[in-house]
Order: sequence, then structure tokens, then C-alpha cells
Amino acid sequence: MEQPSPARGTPLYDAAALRGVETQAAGDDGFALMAKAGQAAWRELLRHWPDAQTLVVVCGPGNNGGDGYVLARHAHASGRTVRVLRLATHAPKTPLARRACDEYEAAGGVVVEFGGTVGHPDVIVDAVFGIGLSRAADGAAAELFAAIAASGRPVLSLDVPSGVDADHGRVPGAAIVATRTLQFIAPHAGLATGAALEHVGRLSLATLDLPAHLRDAMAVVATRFDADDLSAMFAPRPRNTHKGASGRVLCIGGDSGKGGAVMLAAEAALRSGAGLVAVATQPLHVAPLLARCPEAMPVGITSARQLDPMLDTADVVAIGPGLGQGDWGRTLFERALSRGKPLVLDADALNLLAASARLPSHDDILTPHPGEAARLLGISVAEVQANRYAAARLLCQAMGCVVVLKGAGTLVAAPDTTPRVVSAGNPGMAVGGMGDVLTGCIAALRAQGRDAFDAATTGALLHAVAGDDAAGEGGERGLLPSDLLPHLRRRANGTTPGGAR
Ligand SMILES: NC(=O)C1=CN([C@@H]2O[C@H](COP(=O)(O)OP(=O)(O)OC[C@H]3O[C@@H](n4cnc5c(N)ncnc54)[C@H](O)[C@@H]3O)[C@@H](O)[C@H]2O)[C@H](O)CC1
Ligand SMILES: [K+]
Repeated sequence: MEQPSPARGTPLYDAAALRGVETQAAGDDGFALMAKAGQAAWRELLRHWPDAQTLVVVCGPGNNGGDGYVLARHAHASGRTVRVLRLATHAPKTPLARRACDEYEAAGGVVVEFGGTVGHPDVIVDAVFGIGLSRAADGAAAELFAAIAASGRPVLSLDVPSGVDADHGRVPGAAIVATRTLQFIAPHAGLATGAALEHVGRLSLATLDLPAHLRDAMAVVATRFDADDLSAMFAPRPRNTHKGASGRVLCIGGDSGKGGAVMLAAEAALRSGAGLVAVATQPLHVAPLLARCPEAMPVGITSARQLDPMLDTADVVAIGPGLGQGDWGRTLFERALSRGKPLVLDADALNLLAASARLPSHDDILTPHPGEAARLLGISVAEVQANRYAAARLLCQAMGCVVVLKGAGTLVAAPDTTPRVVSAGNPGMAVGGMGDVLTGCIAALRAQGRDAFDAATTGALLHAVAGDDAAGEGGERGLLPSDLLPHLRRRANGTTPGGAR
């Protein structure tokens, strides 16, 4: 079996660790950090809006606002027209913010109170709330955010789009929708998944040359993977291989009327490099499946006994696409769980799991969307989405196996391991059948010798990047799961749409 390259990725930190850093670096060091943050933000603004002549910098009461005053001072010194705008209740409260505001005003900078509009500047800088957001932004702050959105002007958010919870990715109240967000010191875990992704725009990072002993004190809470990591995750295929060595996948599903789901999973497994793919489905789907994909080996299943030889020869079993929750599906589900082969459980297999007293094995992989995760955890979807890291971790601990929590910023959790975030994919992928393709991807990579965590991470990244490639060809609206299939093959061979490696 081919041995994949070790996954790399980018470490993500929780904001709490950063709060610790700032507290430790308070006083003169703290202002040095703030001075660096404001200057880095000014450079970022010039990099992306070099022709901007008029700026509005919206400052909050804390040190995020302090960063804004430092940027405003640089802008003022450059001769540009800049105004600091703030709520009447947002005069600077912290010593560092007060110092930054005093220096800005001493240099001749203007501060005005928000009166309902933000004008029509070339760029708006959002320095209202950063990692210190402590509750839902509402009332006057919500009005301010609405005026910023109504202006239609590009927004550079400092550290965090104001109103977004930088730890968990939830958006408890009103929040800024940024064009770009410049994070300080270290990438925030909360800005890589969930509702936050609607608000961050393009993310970048200014490390502020933090002293090593302060950076080393911060705990990594997740590891982020994006398209740039993908090609290194696929080792070239050995020359002297044969179809058996490339992994044998069995896809189980396709109850009456749902044959398409298991077909998509089977084709995705083939396009992700599986050597042999068998399909256990309802007899009426065998002919259409063969017509569409002669490389798959469909068998019409009318009794669970027929499944045994297929389970025995498979390296990995993907069960759930179109399985249904009727007698046929439940019988096959029970049989599959009893044979001890590594499983990828999706869709109805997850619903049957939630309704059964059974637990998956340590070798299995679950691929729930937030609704299926909520059912398995016995909580609401809103609670899952409010803290996706916690939901993925809880489900992984409860089930004792790898969990792929799908959605914007898919999370991959493994027992007692730092979770991983997939930073790829697009809203066009929120259509029926995309999960079936993901199931096939992951099963194929598992069958080719990757452990469950690596197969789930690489499969979820491959699937999301293929979705971005397909959307890049014809747009997100009307994107079909089958549009991903050629891109799976291309990306699994380490090439990009342009053919480059
Ligand atoms: N971490 C570092 O090393 C650095 C941090 N910098 C910047 O500082 C902010 C964090 O500043 P902090 O003072 O802790 O809080 P914020 O400025 O983010 O805002 C909190 C501030 O606002 C009040 N508040 C919180 N939520 C609400 C709300 N919903 N409605 C109204 N008011 C609210 C709260 O009471 C505080 O007063 C960090 O993001 C960086 O931008 C350094 O400058 C760079 C290094
Ligand atoms: K901000």
C-alpha cells in the first residue's frame, strides 16, 4: 500500500492564549506590541489599497481601538485625509488605548462621534472589537456596523471582524463583514470555521515579532490545511503496483429510489485512486449503475447473507449513501458493523447509529453534517454550530473514533489529538450528493493505506479543493457533485486545474 506523506498544516491558537500574551506584555512592552500592530495594519492597508486617500478608522474602547489610533496616526502623518469615528460610549478605556489616542490627537488627528453614517471614504478600518469581545454586539454597536455595511466601502478589520467570537467562530450578535482581516501574532482558531467565515473576507497575519518565550507559551488548538498543503499529501504511486494494492472499497447503500447516492460514492472512490470498488445496493440500481460506471462492481442485495463475501474481500466499507432507515438498510447496517472491517459511516448510517445502542470501532470514520452531529450528540444544530470545535471533540470522544464535522471550515477530530480544519470549499457545495462524494474520497484514501485521521483529513481537503476547482470553472450556483469527479483525479495526482504540480 502506498505510504502518504505526513500532513503539515498551519497551527491555530485560541484567543485566550493571546490575551495572556498581551497581559504579560502590558506596560511599555504592551505599547510596543500595539505600535507594531498599528504599523502592520497601516502597511497592510497600503498594500491592498495603495491609492486610498480618505480613511475612516472606527475605534472601540479597548486595545483593538488602540491599534486603530496607531494606524490613524500613520495615515495622518502620510498626508491622507483620516477621521477616527467612535461611539459616544467608546472613549478609550485601557491605558494603552488612551496613550495611542493621545498620541494621535497630539499629532493633529481628528476624532468624531458616530452620528448615524460613516461617510464615503476610500477605506474603512474596523478597530472596534478584537479578541476582547465579551458579549453580543447590539444597540449602538449594531447601528454602527449597519452603517458601515450600508456604506458599501471596503473594510479592513484589525485582528478580528468586530462582533465575531475569535475563539469559537460564532457570531453572537451584529458583526462586521470585512473585505480583509489582518490577524495579530497568531492565526485565531475561531476565524477558520463556522459563521466566522462569512465575516473574515481574506485572512492575513502579522506576527509582530513576538518574543519567542511568549509565543512558545501559546497552545496550538487546531491545525489548518488548505489547497497549498494538498499536493504534499499525495506520494507518487509506486510503479510495480496492482489494483488490489490500491485498495478495495465496498460501498453499501442505494435503497429504492436513492441509487444515485451510492453511485456517486463509488465513482468518487475510483476517482480518488481506489483499485477496486464494489457496490452493494438494491437490485434495480445494478443496471443503471453499470451503465454509468462500468468500473464499479454492483451486486443487487436481497438478503444480508449476500453481503458477507463482499465484506470479507473489502479493505474499507463505506456505508450510508442512500441507505435509508428501513428494514433493508438497517439489516445491511447491522451486518456491516458486525464484521469488523474499517467503516466510513455517512448519512443514514449515522442516523441508524444514533438510533442504535451500538458504538463504532476505533478504526471507523463518521462524516456527519451539523444536523447528524446534533442527533448523535442529542443537542440542537445551533449548539453544534455555536462551538464547532467543542461539538467535534465531544462527538469524537463519545464515539471513540475519527469524526469529520462537515460545513464551512470542515473539522476533523481524532481521539486525544489536536483537531484539523479544512480551509477550502465553497457555498456551492451545499447541495445533495456532495456528502456521498466525500464518503467515497475518504474510503478510497483509507483503503490505500492511510490511517483514519490522515484519510479523513486528506479526503476532506481533496473533496473541498475539488469543489473549489469545479466552482472556478463554472461558478458556485448549479455546482453538481459529479462536477467534482475529474478534479478529484487531478488533485489526487498532485496537479492543479492549470496542470501545474
Ligand atoms: N494580544 C496581543 O498581544 C495584542 C492585542 N492587541 C489588540 O488588543 C485587542 C484586544 O484588546 P482588549 O482590550 O482585550 O479588547 P477589545 O479591544 O477586543 O474589545 C473589548 C472592549 O470592548 C468591550 N466590549 C466587548 N464586547 C462588547 C460588546 N459586545 N459591546 C460593547 N462593548 C464590548 C469590552 O468591555 C472592552 O472594553 C486585540 O484584538 C488586538 O487588536 C494589541 O494591540 C496587539 C497585540
Ligand atoms: K476589529
